[in-house]
Amino acid sequence: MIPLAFDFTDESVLVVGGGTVGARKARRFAREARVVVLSPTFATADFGEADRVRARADAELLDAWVSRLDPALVVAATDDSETNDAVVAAGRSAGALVNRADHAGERVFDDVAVPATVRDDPVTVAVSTGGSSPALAKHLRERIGATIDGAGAMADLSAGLRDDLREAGVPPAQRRDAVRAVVRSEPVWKALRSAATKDDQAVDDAVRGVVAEVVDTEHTT
Ligand SMILES: C[C@@]1(CC(=O)O)c2cc3[nH]c(cc4nc(cc5[nH]c(cc(n2)[C@H]1CCC(=O)O)[C@@](C)(CC(=O)O)[C@@H]5CCC(=O)O)C(CC(=O)O)=C4CCC(=O)O)c(CCC(=O)O)c3CC(=O)O
Ligand SMILES: NC(=O)C1=CN([C@@H]2O[C@H](COP(=O)(O)OP(=O)(O)OC[C@H]3O[C@@H](n4cnc5c(N)ncnc54)[C@H](O)[C@@H]3O)[C@@H](O)[C@H]2O)C=CC1
Repeated sequence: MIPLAFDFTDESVLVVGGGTVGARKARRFAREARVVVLSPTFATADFGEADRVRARADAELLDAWVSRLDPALVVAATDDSETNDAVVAAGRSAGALVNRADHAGERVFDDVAVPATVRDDPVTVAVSTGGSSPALAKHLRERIGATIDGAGAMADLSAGLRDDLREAGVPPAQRRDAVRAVVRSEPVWKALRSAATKDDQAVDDAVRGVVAEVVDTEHTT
């Protein structure tokens, strides 16, 4: 398995099965995509912004929804293996990615597995066990979540720094060294974690200190 980051903006996702697993997948993808969940019953669970359509899926209904939505991804999350087979077939024939919730191992979850994900926007960390132990993926996600505090702010800060150094005419090798030094700097992480606002002076000072050690003074004055 090789993880990729997929931008679901302006895409749609069809989830079939409205149990707790269908709800979890729907919630996940509805952060970005238009999501439709097809199911005769729905669990008392959070489906995010997904649209729920009360219907029992069969091959004909699946083809109709797949051609209506043109989904980037189809998720088979019912408790009925034959229905999940039909969902996979409908997704495949439309050229969509397919995720199957009731199989794992030996690559039988079909095209994609959904990893456990922790976010501090714009940073996301995803954990997959190649389908072998979803419970472990979840546990590692919880452990990692506690350690990435400040990563989103660090991503924004280093993106801004990269632009500033480029504008100041700093040569590429020095830019790279400076950005690498900043993301590794404990004083910068510490300042970011205790910063009250985005433009915190202590963060700025810590960054300047690190950059000054790497970049020629002609560019930093
Ligand atoms: C292959 C995959 C396909 C897919 O769904 O994409 C898949 C398949 C299966 N999951 C099963 C069980 C459980 N799944 C979870 C939880 C999660 N499962 C997720 C992903 C995946 N699950 C994909 C592989 C990811 C990887 O590579 O590691 C997570 C990470 C992401 C998400 O779903 O959002 C989410 C954690 C979210 C979080 O971070 O909280 C728990 C834990 C719990 O409930 O507490 C259990 C019970 C414990 C256990 O069994 O491990 C079963 C057996 C069903 C049965 O026995 O009936 C199958 C089918 C099989 O194994 O055959
Ligand atoms: N991938 C994962 O993370 C996990 C996967 N599973 C697997 O996923 C399956 C679903 O799990 P749960 O949501 O807990 O089950 P569940 O039994 O709570 O929900 C199944 C849903 O599928 C719907 N359904 C049944 N036939 C349908 C049809 N023809 N068309 C549309 N919807 C239909 C039901 O109405 C129900 O809403 C389980 O069978 C299990 O094998 C279970 C736990 C975690």
